[in-house]
Amino acid sequence: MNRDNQLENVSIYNFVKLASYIKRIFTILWSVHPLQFVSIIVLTILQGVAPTFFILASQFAINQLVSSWGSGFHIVINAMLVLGGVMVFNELCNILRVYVDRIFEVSLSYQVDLLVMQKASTLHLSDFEDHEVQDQIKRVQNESNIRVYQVFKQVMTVLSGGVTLVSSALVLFAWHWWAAVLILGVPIIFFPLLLKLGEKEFKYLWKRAPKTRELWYINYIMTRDLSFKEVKLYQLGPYLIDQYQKIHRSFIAEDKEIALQRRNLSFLYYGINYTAVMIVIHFIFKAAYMKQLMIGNVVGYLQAINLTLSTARNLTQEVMLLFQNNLFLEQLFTYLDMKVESPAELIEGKKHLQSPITQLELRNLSFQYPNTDKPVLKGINLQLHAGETLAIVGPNGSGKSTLIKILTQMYNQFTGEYLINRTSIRKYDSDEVNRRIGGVFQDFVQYEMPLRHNIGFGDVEKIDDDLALMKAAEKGGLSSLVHSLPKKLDTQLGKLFKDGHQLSGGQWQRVAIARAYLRDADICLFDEPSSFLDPQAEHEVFEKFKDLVRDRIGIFITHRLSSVRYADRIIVMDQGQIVEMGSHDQLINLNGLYKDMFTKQAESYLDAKISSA
Ligand SMILES: Nc1ncnc2c1ncn2[C@@H]1O[C@H](COP(=O)(O)OP(=O)(O)OP(=O)(O)O)[C@@H](O)[C@H]1O
Repeated sequence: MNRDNQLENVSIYNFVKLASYIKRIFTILWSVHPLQFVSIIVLTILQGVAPTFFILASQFAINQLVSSWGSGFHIVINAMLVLGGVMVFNELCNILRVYVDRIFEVSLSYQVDLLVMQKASTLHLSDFEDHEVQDQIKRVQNESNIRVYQVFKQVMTVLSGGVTLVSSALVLFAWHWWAAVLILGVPIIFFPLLLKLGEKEFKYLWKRAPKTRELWYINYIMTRDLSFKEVKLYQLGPYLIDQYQKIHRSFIAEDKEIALQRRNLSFLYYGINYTAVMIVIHFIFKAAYMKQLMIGNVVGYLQAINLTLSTARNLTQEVMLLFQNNLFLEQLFTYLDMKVESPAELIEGKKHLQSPITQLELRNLSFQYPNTDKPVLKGINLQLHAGETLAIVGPNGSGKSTLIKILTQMYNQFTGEYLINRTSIRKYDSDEVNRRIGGVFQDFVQYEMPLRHNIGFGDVEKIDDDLALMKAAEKGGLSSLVHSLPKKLDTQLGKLFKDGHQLSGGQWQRVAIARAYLRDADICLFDEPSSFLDPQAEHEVFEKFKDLVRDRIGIFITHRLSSVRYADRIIVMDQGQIVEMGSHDQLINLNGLYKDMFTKQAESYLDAKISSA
């Protein structure tokens, strides 16, 4: 559903949904801290009733004080004790509540983050590449821990406010029922109107979200080191700031409209409310004047009126915010409940991969990305055996990386067959197969973590095995770099964290290659492993690659046709198909696409050499 349709259907005041979400939050808390959970509910109720206790205690104390005139001061002592007791009780509740609150804030944020990450780990690449899922993940990620805790706090505030409101109204009710009705009636009547205005405000904010994201993005590119160089070089600063201001200005009219409506509604609400209050106060004073009310009761009723008014005002605000958060909770729980198409649904049975992968075959394999209308791979047939190295070449967009994604099971909605050791891959446990595959993706990750982790993620079981890590580093051509680093394997890489050591693009790529080498994989897949490397480093990497895959299956994609000499076989892809296959010499003799590409690269290289001579 797109955002605008969603907006049409958004009613932030959906009680049933809100109740079910609150129940889920409570269930999370109950499962983690049952004792604290019960105590926070009890403390919240006590806190709610405490202000009314205080009113009753001060009413009692003042009346005792008045009666003590002429009867002795000892009468007042009792009253003071009661008043002091209530104050201490109130403070105790406060201190305990803050303590339990803190525990909940930390543990609720942690639990929600955990759920979001656990869910993310079950998603497929196709989910991640779906922009709606991406949007959803981003929104949930940005706010999950804050909002869920906010909701919890709001529920508690509403609970304690509700108790305060009822108990303070009861004080008035005990005097005259109509006084309580008058004082409570106005907020109750205005409540839906205030909520309606809140909904309007919220819908403006919701509609604004894409523009707000643009604002964020402009801010982001102007303040990030990665984009800073271009912003400076092309002098984009003034233009981007102007765009930022334009977007901001468009919000002002809406903000003014809401502010005006809020002002008018407030005039009406407080006008009627204070008229009702003055009527009640008039009757209180009149009763006191006629000596029908003790002075303590007068003070008590005035306090009760004040408490009722302020609590009603706060409650309206809190309930509004609570309902606004409803939509966020909907996003969070929709994300957590999102049905992930499990590979298990495509798996015909779980077979254990007993022996190493020695044979890989694709039979008439075709594939189309979800939500697209054209196949990207068409009728791919390929057979590879251990000890063989394959190079995949072809123009941009011909499907090379997609083929790697299929081989690594990032997508499994293909037609045709993908066989491992002559058995359909769908018959195996996909994790078991992936454990036997290692590789470097085109967009490999630069983990802002120590070098140990950057290499160790190739096989986390070896993360503390310095010998294995150093061996992988050596194969990736990193030995001298590791020795030059201040803390060797434990040197922090990147620049996000303290003492981070930034590497060059080529060095990062070697780290990714070392990571792949750490895994004792049967299939080694490299998607453009040399894009950042200088010619000497490229030569070293390929020599080592050749050595590594001597008795395994090695596949690499390359645009530098000079590197295909490291492969036993080359496939040429064009528009999702294998259009040529063979050795370098065979392909040159074919006089087709490969020869064309090779000649162009060789010519441009020669041209460059001649012109520099
Ligand atoms: N996630 C995706 N969703 C939809 N289409 C995609 C996706 N990824 C790639 N494509 C499309 O699939 C086609 C093949 O892309 P692929 O990345 O496999 O090409 P490639 O041969 O690796 O290109 P390059 O040499 O530029 O890396 C392209 O037309 C591309 O637009």
